[in-house]
Amino acid sequence: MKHLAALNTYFLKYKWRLILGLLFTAVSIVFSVFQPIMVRQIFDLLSHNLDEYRLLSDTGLKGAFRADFSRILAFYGVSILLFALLSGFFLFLQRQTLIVMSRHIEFDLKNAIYQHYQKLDLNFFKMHRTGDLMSRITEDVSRVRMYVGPAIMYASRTVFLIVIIVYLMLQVNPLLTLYTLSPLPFLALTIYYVNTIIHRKSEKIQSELSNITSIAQESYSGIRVIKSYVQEEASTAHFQEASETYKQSSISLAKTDALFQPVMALMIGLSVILTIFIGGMQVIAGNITVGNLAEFVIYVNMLMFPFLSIGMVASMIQRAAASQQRINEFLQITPVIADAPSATTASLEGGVHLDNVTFTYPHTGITALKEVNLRIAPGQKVAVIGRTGSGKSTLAQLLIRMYDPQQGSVMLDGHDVRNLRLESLRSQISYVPQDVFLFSDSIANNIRFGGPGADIQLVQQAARQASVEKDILGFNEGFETEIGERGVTLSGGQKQRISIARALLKNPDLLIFDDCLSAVDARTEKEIIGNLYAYLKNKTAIIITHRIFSLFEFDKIIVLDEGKIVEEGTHDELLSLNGYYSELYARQQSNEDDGVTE
Ligand SMILES: Nc1ncnc2c1ncn2[C@@H]1O[C@H](COP(=O)(O)OP(=O)(O)OP(=O)(O)O)[C@@H](O)[C@H]1O
Repeated sequence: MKHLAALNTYFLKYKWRLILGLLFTAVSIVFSVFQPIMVRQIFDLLSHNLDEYRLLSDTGLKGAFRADFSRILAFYGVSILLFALLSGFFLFLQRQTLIVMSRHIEFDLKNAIYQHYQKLDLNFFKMHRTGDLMSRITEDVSRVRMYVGPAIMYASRTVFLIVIIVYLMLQVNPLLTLYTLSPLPFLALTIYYVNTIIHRKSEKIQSELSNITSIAQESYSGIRVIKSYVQEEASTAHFQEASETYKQSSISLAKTDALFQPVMALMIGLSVILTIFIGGMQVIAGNITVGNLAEFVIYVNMLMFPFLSIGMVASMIQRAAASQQRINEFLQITPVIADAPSATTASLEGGVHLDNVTFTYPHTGITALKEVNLRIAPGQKVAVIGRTGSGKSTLAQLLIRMYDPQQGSVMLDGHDVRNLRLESLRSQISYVPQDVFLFSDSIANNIRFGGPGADIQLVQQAARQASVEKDILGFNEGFETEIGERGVTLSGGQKQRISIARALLKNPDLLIFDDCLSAVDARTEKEIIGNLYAYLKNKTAIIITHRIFSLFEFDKIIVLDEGKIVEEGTHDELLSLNGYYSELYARQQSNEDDGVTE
């Protein structure tokens, strides 16, 4: 329960809706209890006057009596209808305030979680599965909404109704009240118990359903592999197996569900029978009137739903507390990579200095960089080469401060990156990641991500510089072509070049290209390098690569091996070292002579 306290700020924010909602609930209930009171009056009127009526011998008097009585009945009928309408109207207002409030809180909570996700660092995303992040922002928020909306609504109705009705019942006959109410707590407990079983089964079904969904999703995305390995049957069998489990669980839930209604009807029936039996005895003993008995039967019926809802509300609150606990767990995580209180903004020119940097990935313990020292002057072009896993991408990650090194410091133009505001730092660096990511949007908007609001000429220019313009114009809708699930399928090389165009559009003084030409053919590669040469004229560029770009004159090439800089110098200097670089160069040259490109 203590986890739900986090929601109090929202109740405070929407206090007027909450107060009004509770007020409407009370008014609606007050109007609803007039009905049994009036029914009692009619019954009493009837039973008191029936004997007198029978004794009347004069037909004229009898007729006048009947006419009077009809008028009274009509008055009661209209009054009951009026009170029912008023009660219904306030019930409508109650839902309009409390349920609407819950939708507002749901909206705020979802946005708060999403905003928090945006602030968290990469390490957090590495440690939590996407499905987990998704379920906290969707399913968990929905369960919490059941507490801030329906649970509060039902609970307040229950409390008001029970207080008012029990008070009215006690006024009539305390003993009958006791007997009538005695089965109701059992009813609440049974509902709570059955609800818990239903909930457990529904949870199981939910996770089986998401399993089926991910099996189907994976088989759609991997359809080419499935077909080429002739695994259609195996894939179908796998799906069928998951569907069978889901079917069995659903049948089991249907059985429990089927039991729910009859058990409820039985409990309600028992209460009514008990009321009529004990109430009838009390009428005979002269303790209560026939009207009181009719009034009690209506009270019992009116109390049924509130008692039922005790069980429902209890399990709703329990589920909401568990969900809010999961949400709080994430909301309480503070990002390790965040602006220091003293962080400043600075205009960067592209000077880079790594001073004795050692970095170990926190969740795996892999030391990816060891005592790295590196100086790059503004405007220099530097290549970073090395075997796979040698730490090249990690170097890039530290420059844009996705992680902080455990030892040493990363400095840009003399500023330690930890002292710069993240927004200031990242907005002045273009980083083209190794694993390209494009949004399900138009090509133009994907490029524009590097410069929101840029006009189409600038977008086209960036595409031209990244040698992808011709490809884009080849699509029917050109730059407005949609990409993603329902759009065109781009080749790996096209995706890489669009991602380069995005980085070029940003137009900063420091650019980092992380192995982003790996899927591009040799001719296009030459073209892009030619364009980049002109584009990067006064900019600092760090190009991480597996291949040696002989066309590009680098000011410095560094070779990383197992997280250490093992070679550093110009192309000619490195060739004369006869180390990894010259070996790679020789291998590449002979491949090119054989017509093979790596
Ligand atoms: N996010 C991560 N979490 C944990 N370990 C990582 C992570 N990224 C990389 N590593 C590890 O750090 C080491 C260096 O990886 P890095 O990606 O920097 O190498 P790389 O030289 O860029 O490799 P490649 O050329 O294959 O891209 C590797 O051992 C890798 O397994």
